[in-house]
Amino acid sequence: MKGVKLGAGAQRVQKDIVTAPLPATCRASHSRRVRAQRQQKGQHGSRGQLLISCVAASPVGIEPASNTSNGTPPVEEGVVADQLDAAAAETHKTDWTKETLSIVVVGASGDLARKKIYPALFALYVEDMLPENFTIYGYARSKMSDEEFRDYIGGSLTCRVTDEESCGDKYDTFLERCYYQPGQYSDQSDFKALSDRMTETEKDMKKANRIFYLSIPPSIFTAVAGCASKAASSPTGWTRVIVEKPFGKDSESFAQLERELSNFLSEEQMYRIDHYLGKELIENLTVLRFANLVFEPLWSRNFIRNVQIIFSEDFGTEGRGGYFDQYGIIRDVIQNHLLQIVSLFAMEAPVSLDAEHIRNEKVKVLQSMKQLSLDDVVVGQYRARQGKGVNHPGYLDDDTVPAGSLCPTFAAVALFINNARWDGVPFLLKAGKALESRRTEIRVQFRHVPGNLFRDRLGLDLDRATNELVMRIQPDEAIYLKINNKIPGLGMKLDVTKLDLTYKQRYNQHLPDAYERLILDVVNGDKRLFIRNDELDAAWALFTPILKEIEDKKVQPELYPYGSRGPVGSHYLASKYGVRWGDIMTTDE
Ligand SMILES: NC(=O)C1=CN([C@@H]2O[C@H](COP(=O)(O)OP(=O)(O)OC[C@H]3O[C@@H](n4cnc5c(N)ncnc54)[C@H](OP(=O)(O)O)[C@@H]3O)[C@@H](O)[C@H]2O)C=CC1
Ligand SMILES: O=C1O[C@H](COP(=O)(O)O)[C@@H](O)[C@H](O)[C@H]1O
Repeated sequence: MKGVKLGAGAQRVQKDIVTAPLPATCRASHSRRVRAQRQQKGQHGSRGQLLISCVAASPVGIEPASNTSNGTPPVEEGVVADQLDAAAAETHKTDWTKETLSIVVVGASGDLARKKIYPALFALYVEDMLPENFTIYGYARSKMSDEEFRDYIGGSLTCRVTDEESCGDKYDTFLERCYYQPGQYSDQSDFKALSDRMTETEKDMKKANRIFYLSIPPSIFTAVAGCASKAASSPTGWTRVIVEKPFGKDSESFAQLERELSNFLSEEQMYRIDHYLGKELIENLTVLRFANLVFEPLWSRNFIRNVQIIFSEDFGTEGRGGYFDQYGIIRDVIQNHLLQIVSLFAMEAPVSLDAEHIRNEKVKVLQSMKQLSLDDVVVGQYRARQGKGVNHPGYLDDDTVPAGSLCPTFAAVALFINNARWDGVPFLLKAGKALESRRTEIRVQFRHVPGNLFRDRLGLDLDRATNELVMRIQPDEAIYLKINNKIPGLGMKLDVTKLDLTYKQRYNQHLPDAYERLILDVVNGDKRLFIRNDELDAAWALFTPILKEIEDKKVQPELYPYGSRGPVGSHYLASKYGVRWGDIMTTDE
C-alpha cells in the first residue's frame, strides 16, 4: 500500500495510535538525526525510515527527458494505465546523495509564484524535505538580478512551519539557493541560457533532475513546454513539468492543449495540478472511508440522502477579474476542484493506494455521471453592496471585467452518478465568490431513522435531526458528525450535537499547505494527487454541453448582494430534490 502521508507531528501522534506497522509510504521526520540516517542510506524526503514503522518505497525517476523531447504521440484514452505501468517498470531510484534537483519556476514574477510556490518551497526546505543539492531558478520576462529576485521572494516567505526562531538563518540559506534568469517564453536560446546556468550548479553530481513549474497563463503553456523540452530538459536525469489549471475551457480546447503538450512531454512527465487534492482533509478522505469500519458500509444510496460540496469565498474577483471573466465559476472551481472531490468521495475502493489504481476508480465515477441539464444548474453574479460603513463593489464594477458581462461568479449544480452505489442520490455542488463567509466543506446528509422512537422528543423537523457528517476542508479543518443526543437530566429531551474532531484541538501542529504537499510529490514522482488526462476528458465531457448552453442562450445570472448567502435559486434547486443546504441550517453550531 502506498501513499498514507504523515507529517512529523502527526507521526508522533500516530505513534501513540498506531500499534501495527503502517504498510505505507510515509513522510520523513524533520529531525536532523533522521535526515542523517536517510542520507547514509541514500534516501530522501518522504521515503525515509521513519519514527513509526513505515515501509520505505523508492522515489521513482521517470525516464531521462531526452527520451521524450522528440515528440511523444498523444496518449489515447484507455491506454493511459498501460503506458504508466510500462513507465513504472523502467523507473530507477533517485539517489539524492549523488543527484541534484533544479526547480524552475516559469512565470517567476507572477501572483501564484509569490503567493504559493516560494512559500511552499521554503516550508519544505525548513522541514528538510528538499534534497540536499537543490537549486531554485526563477524564469520570466521581467528584468531582475539574482539579488533583486531574492528580495522579491524574501518578502513572501514566512516561518509557518514552526516558530520563527527555529527558522533561524534558513531564510538566508534558502535565498542563497535561488537564482533568476530573465527570458522570453518562446525563445529556445533563452531556455538554453537557463539550462547552461543550471548545468553550472549541477555539474559536480552524477545526475541532474529538473522540475519546471509552469506558473504562467495557459496561452503560453505550449510554447514554454516546447522550449523547456528542447533546450532545457535534463540530459542526465528526469525532467518533470507541473502544469497549472486551467486545462482548457471545454472538451475541444482541452484536447488541443493535450495534443500540443504531448508533442513535447510524455504523460509520465506531466503533473497536472489541482491544488484541492493537496489539502489535508481531501488527503484524509480516502483514509476516513477505507481505514474505518464504520463509514464505508453507510457510504451508498442505502443510507445517504444527499451529498453537498460547498465552496464559498468572502471576497470577489479582486484583481483577477480579467482572467476570471474568460472562465467563470463553473470552470474556475466546480469543473475541477469540486468535481475532483466528488470523484474521490464516490469512487469504489481502489485495488491499492497506487496512483493508477486510485485514478482508475476516480475516472469511473466521472464517466458514470448523468448528463447535466440546465434545469439542474443555477448561476449568479454578485452585485455591489453599499450601506453603513460598507462599500463593496459589484463584479461589473471591476475595470477589467467587460461591461454587461454575464459571467457567473456563483453556481449551484445537481449531479447524479448512474451506478449501483449512488443511483438517485443528488450530489449538490455550489461555489461562489463574494459570499457571506469563506469555507469549503463536504456535507453528507444521511437518511431518516425509520420509525424513529424519539421523533416527538426532537423538537425539530426530521430533516434537521438526521445525521450529518461534515468535513470542513477550510478554514479551521474539522470532521464532525451531527448526532441526536439526550440532554442530560431527568427528562427525555433530545438535541442535535456534534462528535467533533477539530484539527486545531486534536493535532496542534502546522498543517502543510496544499502546494507544499504537491511539490514534494513531484520531487518524489508520486502522481496520486495529480490529474490524469482521461479524468479531465470526462470532467469536460460533463460540463462542456452545459457551459455551451449557458453561453449560447445568454442565461442571465441571478444577482446577489456582495456578502450575502448567494442566489435564492440555489435553494429552489436543492428543494427540488428535497434537500436543504447544510451550511445555512441553524442547528450546525
Ligand atoms: N494566482 C492564483 O491564485 C492561481 C493561479 N492559477 C494558475 O497559475 C498560473 C499562473 O497564475 P498567476 O501567477 O496568477 O499568473 P500571472 O498573471 O501573475 O502571470 C504569471 C507571469 O506570467 C507572465 N505573463 C502574464 N501574462 C502574460 C502574457 N499574456 N503573456 C506572456 N507572459 C505573461 C508575467 O511575467 P513576466 O511579464 O515577468 O514574464 C507574470 O508575472 C495560471 O495558469 C493560473 O490560471 C491557479 C490557481 C490559483
Ligand atoms: O483555483 C482557484 O482556487 C482559489 C481558491 O483556492 P483556496 O485554496 O484559497 O481555497 C480561487 O480563489 C480561485 O478563483 C481559483 O482559481
